[in-house]
Amino acid sequence: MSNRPDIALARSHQSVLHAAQGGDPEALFVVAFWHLAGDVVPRNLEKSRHILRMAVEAGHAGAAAIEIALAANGTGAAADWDLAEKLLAQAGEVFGGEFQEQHNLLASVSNFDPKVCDIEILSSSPSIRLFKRALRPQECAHIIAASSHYLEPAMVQDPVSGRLMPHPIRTSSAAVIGPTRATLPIYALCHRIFGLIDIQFDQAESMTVLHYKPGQQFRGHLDTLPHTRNQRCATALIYLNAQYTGGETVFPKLGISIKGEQGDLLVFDNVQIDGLPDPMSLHSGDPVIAGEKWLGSIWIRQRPFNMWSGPEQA
Ligand SMILES: O=C(O)CCC(=O)C(=O)O
Ligand SMILES: [Fe+2]
Repeated sequence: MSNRPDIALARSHQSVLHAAQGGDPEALFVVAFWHLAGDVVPRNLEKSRHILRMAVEAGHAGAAAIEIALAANGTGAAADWDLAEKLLAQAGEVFGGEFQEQHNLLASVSNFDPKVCDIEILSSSPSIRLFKRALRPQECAHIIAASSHYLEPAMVQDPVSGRLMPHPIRTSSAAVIGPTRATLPIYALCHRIFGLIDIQFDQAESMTVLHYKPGQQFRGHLDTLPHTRNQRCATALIYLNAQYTGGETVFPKLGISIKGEQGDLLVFDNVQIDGLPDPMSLHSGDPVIAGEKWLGSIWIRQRPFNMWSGPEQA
């Protein structure tokens, strides 16, 4: 055995590839992920889908969850909602459990009339609108349950390097529900939200679920980025629960403070008519005093982008 870590790593990659060729479900899953991430092997989204299929057929439930998400968001093949639903139904039959629950939930998520949603206009410039009860309680509960095991300390983007780093401005935990993590009910809810606010699916960054414990907060900030070719022109916030005190979303320059009820959707503009950041959109998530606050947050770009190459390339 060599002591060199690069050689040891290459050998372990070889052994995973070998196991995948032998049909091992976990190895197939890992190799499919390499093709998605594009680090160990060059990125090949089509190939990833193909290997994921083999992993699912070999009995890998995690591969089934990712395959469903990729079918719905159009990774490695054109987005195909009917296929995603069919794959979810199949996974429910084979693996049961969460897939079965998601399949049942999806039926009720699809059965929602957006016209029942009252809209309160809180400000016209910048536009701030509150869509009352845009999501039902069980839909909010699903988003919390599906994201809670991905929670990590929330990061902010360093304005100079562009890298993500922890910062006292933002002390909550956050779970990014990226293209391999979204469940079909979550995507169906995103489609509902984007229909209500009239944007395209691929203008939106991945939903981030924020979790604030007592004392945690998101201090005053703008959601716009300092250097970008595709600005965050608007933000959508979904209040996933209401059993907490404090934690209001506050726009100090407008004298507006919002304590959303469960399922309420707040949508506001971050840019002026000329597309430049609107300083009046400054806002904070005030410290939670008691209980825990759960919030879904979606930053919306000016133009559609490819989720694998990122908004800056659009
Ligand atoms: O927690 C809040 O109410 C605000 C969250 C927020 O500003 C954001 O996600 O950009
Ligand atoms: Fe914000």
